[in-house]
Amino acid sequence: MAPSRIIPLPHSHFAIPQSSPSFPSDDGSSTIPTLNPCLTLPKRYRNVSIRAFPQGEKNDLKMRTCADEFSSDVLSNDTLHIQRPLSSAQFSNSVSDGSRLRVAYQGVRGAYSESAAQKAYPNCEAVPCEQFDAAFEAVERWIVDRAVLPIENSLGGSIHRNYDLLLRHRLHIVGEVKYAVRHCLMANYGIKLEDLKRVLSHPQALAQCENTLTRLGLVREAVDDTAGAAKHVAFHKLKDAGAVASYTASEIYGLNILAQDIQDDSDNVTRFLILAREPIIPSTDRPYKTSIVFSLEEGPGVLFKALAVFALRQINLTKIESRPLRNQPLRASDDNNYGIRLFDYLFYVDFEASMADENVQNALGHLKEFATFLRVLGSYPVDTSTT
Ligand SMILES: O=C(O)C(=O)C[C@]1(C(=O)O)C=C[C@@H](O)C=C1
Repeated sequence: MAPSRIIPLPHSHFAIPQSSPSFPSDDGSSTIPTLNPCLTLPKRYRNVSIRAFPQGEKNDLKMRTCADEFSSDVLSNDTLHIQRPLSSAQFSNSVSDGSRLRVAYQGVRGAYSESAAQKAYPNCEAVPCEQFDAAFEAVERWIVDRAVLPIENSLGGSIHRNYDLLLRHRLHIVGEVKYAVRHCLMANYGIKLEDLKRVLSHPQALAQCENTLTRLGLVREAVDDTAGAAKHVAFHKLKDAGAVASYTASEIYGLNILAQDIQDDSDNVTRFLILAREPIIPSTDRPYKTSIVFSLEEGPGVLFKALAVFALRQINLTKIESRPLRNQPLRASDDNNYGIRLFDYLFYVDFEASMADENVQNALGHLKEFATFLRVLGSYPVDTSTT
């Protein structure tokens, strides 16, 4: 019997507002009659605030709720463009420069995530979100078309929060972007290196500059994003604190660069995932990567067996990450009487092959025979650029 095909099917889970149907047109550029995001955002969502403006003024959606230090973070509510299910051709920058896309990222203007969004879609409208959850939700609620979120860094490792959110939401990975992260230490003009006692930044950025910051003896203070740290230092005219952020952030918030390229390794690369409501249709005409998540029964050699389904077919794994299964993190072991409680895990695996490859279909069919849960998160073109 021919093995059944496993494809990352489009799901029917979208929160399409009843009042705002989409109207696909013949040229494929389906649009929505002016969708007012204020109507579609769930009020329960704590990171997204909604503003109603007096009549005659625009209704503005504000994804960020932190202090309105710089009004440039407020979004305009233009007509949103809704895309048909993506094809890999649409993802290619040579075909589409993303000029019609609204792309959510976490942080404020000048965050590395904004640059990654612009690398993925050079002419997109980058939409700042306060937290990762807000970016996921903005895609699900049709407020934006894509989200570009960090998943791992070559120095700091995995961004676990986004692994967990991938499973909690029903979005699809449609691409990846590798971005070279070059950190600067910055402070207000007139402040010297020896005046600094503390440094603010995203925890990943602080970790990536561990050696320099230790050498300088600075106390680390973690904030939501690197550009947010720069903004805070500038807005409060801090004299004893600097920020670790991008060169772009120093320009936006008017800070002076005290040291450049302070990351522990000059090859500091963050990999971002591009998320969409629909999967792309995978092909085999270029290098692809596929991301899956699965769980397994407890038992000797079960993980070995799971990984063997790829090894047997010469499929190269590029990443494996385990995360606790949050709903049922602990389970009593069946085969001993010592009252031992085991942790249950989800395994996230990336491999270098496309879902369009029969070999991959066979491997996943094989894995399904003993995995207790399996989901394909996406099959997407590899970012082969040299950052
Ligand atoms: O704070 C930012 O500027 C971000 O875009 C976030 C982030 C991350 O989450 O890893 C992205 C890239 C760098 O690795 C440091 C921070």
